[in-house]
Amino acid sequence: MDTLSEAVANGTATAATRTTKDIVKERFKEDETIEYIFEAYQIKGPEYSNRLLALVSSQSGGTFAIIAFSYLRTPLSSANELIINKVFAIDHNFQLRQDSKSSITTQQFDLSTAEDGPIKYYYYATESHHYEEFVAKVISFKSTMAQHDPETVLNFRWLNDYRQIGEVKQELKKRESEYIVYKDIIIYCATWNVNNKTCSDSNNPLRAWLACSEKPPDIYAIGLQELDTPTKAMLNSTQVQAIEKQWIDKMMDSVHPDVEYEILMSHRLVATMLTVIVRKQLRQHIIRCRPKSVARGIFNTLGNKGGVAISLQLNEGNICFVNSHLAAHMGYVEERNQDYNAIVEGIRFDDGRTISDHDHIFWVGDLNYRIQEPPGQQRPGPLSDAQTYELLLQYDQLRQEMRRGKCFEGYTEGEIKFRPTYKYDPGTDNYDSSEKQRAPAYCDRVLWKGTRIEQLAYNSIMEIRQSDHKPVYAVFQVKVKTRDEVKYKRVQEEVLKAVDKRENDNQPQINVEKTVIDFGTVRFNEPSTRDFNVYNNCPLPVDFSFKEKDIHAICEPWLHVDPRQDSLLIDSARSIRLKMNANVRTIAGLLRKIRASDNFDILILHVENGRDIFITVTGDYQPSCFGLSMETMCRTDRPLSEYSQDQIKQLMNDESPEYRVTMPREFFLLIDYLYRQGSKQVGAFPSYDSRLSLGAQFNSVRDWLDTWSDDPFPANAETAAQALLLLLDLPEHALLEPVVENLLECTNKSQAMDYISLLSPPKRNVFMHLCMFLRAGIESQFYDLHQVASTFGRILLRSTERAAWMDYHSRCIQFMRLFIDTDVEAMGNGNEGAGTGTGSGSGTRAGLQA
Ligand SMILES: O=P(O)(O)O[C@@H]1[C@H](O)[C@H](O)[C@@H](OP(=O)(O)O)[C@H](OP(=O)(O)O)[C@H]1O
Repeated sequence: MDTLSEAVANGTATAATRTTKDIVKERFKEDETIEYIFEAYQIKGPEYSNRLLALVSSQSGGTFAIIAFSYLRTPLSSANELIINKVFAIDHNFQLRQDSKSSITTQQFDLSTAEDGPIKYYYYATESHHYEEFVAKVISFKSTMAQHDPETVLNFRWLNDYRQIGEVKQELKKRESEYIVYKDIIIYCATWNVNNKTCSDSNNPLRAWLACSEKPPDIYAIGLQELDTPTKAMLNSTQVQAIEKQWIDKMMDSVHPDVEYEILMSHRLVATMLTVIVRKQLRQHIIRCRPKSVARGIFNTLGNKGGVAISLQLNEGNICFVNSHLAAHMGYVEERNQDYNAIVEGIRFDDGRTISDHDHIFWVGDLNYRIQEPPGQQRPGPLSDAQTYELLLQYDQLRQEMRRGKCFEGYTEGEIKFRPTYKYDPGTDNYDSSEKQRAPAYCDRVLWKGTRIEQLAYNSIMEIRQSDHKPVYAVFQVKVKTRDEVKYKRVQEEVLKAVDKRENDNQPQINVEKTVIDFGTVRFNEPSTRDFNVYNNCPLPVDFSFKEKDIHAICEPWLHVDPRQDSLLIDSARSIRLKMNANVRTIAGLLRKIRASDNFDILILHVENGRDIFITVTGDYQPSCFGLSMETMCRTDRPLSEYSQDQIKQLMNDESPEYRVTMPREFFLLIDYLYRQGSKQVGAFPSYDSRLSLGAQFNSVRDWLDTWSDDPFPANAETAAQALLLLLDLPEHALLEPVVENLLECTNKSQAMDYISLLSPPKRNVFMHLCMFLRAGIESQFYDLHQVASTFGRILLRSTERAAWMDYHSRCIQFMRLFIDTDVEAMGNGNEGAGTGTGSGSGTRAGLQA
């Protein structure tokens, strides 16, 4: 993975110091469909963290979640630093979306090859308007994560709040006038009762109907009625589907030839169909599209009559099209009104919208209202066409009912300047000559309701003759609400800032003087402290506490934090004291930590009801021989004081079997010094527990050893003995690891030697050399055999399993006696060429070369 600076350079990250929320907002602000953002982050040990962001968004026709993954493998060196390097979207079936929006999809992400191994637990989605349900899913997701990886510290927080989203939306709505512009589009509405006739006529007579406008329409809404007889349509769905397809294909062949179109949606109720066709270029601006129908007719349920509607959102405008076929026959005015009202009441789209919840509504259909002239009416003649239409329309039931407020309230219809479209002898322009003798009527109509609609044309097509109805069309110019993106972004930014500010003002937060606490040079057995301040500049009192990472531990054992928790009044500050102590109890852990990382710790400062702040604790550990393994020390070629933390880290991680010396010089120097003290050593090893209480002279011994000083030994035999015990005791693993368990079982020396021979050469040599030294001391009666066997046995055979041995201590003593008791048979030659030091008395460094 990129380092942060590389990531910034490569564009895979935005910045280092902003908060997660800032970065998410920055990256995603263009996608205003994002509804919720939450973040789950893990800290596996404090070295690195996996963060997982979920940006949950809703889109037309369903919902989906966008997941952004961020792997922070580098130390969390500054609070809330985040690299968003993997972003993709999943749909509500938890499938990766191939069509993830390019603006937010930076990279395809292969789950099976995630750097941290397969990650199995972040699939969820939600209906954005079901907030409660979503929260429940998130909570169960959190517990799944916790079960999956219980040792992980899991933090979980909302980066934004659904209430905030609501607030943002509301504010944006209030300021609509600042960014809304109106764009003209041409909508072509058409209706035709096709009288169960097929569309397989020669040439293309539908062109005369659908391609007659001068300008190519942007949207077509075409309503057909009587695609098939009601019985066939209800009983033979395969046949009616085939008919439906033929008509749609025919429509697509017949739309304006100057522009490319595509079908947006077609919806059918029995034999009544509504098809919406849009310009291809316009498709991307249609945000949602939903159908609905209401069945009327026989028993008011069978659907031989009724209405079909399609709702869509184009840019910021909501448009609804309705095609209806209402009750037939002269006397059924009331039934038609009832059908109309049933459709208005019955249409409720999936998002809860009704027909009237749209900015622009277009209603087409065979409304079946008739012309009901008073009986015995005498027509004045001769009349022009226009005068005839005007006269007829005086008796038009639809207009009468609209005036009476019985139907189509608020709707407008353009002037009718065409002949009644019903009822013709099919194939002719002659009115019904059958025995039914239906009176001509304007059954086929187009009405509209809403703002910024201008009708450009309204007509019928006489030359299309296959049905007993003539097709009708109306062309509209509609000004559709559209966002000026530049202005919108500006307003949105202002709104986000304002809402954010309000939110931050209301959210407890504290400022931390620094998020990296550097201890500088840290030395073994030299505690140091660092203080830093936290301030409360927010208008609320704030409680803070350091979060427990392990059971009851807020920090690593070499650190101490005071206070662990406190309250801060408004405008107050508190000093926090960190103590660092690399001592006999903590050094092994600290060295293990250094081996794996560059930081001493990462503290999580938790603000009650606010967000967590990470505090990195660092420093330069000055290597010392105490705590290092015999192997690591045998790899050094100069005094430890000349090594840096980084260099010693490398040596600790070196696993090659190559060593520069047979045993550590520091060990050799101590033994050599003690040996030369002769009888002054008496009482130098008082007890096992005495090894831990370090005297004032100890640090001079530490420096003497770590610098390979040529000065005389700076302390007495007792301090040297204590240093020797610690040299053996402080490394992470006991000197006789990994054969401790076997050695505790041994009853004779040759058996024990077999196991000793399995140790690494540095450990083996140290052991053998030590035994010779102790044996000599015992022989000279400087040491008490039992005392020394007990102390060294427990150090060399240190075991976490020791509770398993009832007689652990006596086994330790028994083992040591095999090697240091003069009464036990003389020791075999197990030392591999190391000078004993006891014999030469020289302590020469050259004598140690491997
Ligand atoms: O399609 P549906 O639901 O069966 O309804 C028929 C449809 O409205 C026809 O247009 C109508 O013929 P007219 O146009 O000739 O009135 C017929 O009347 P009819 O039964 O009197 O033939 C109705 O039954």
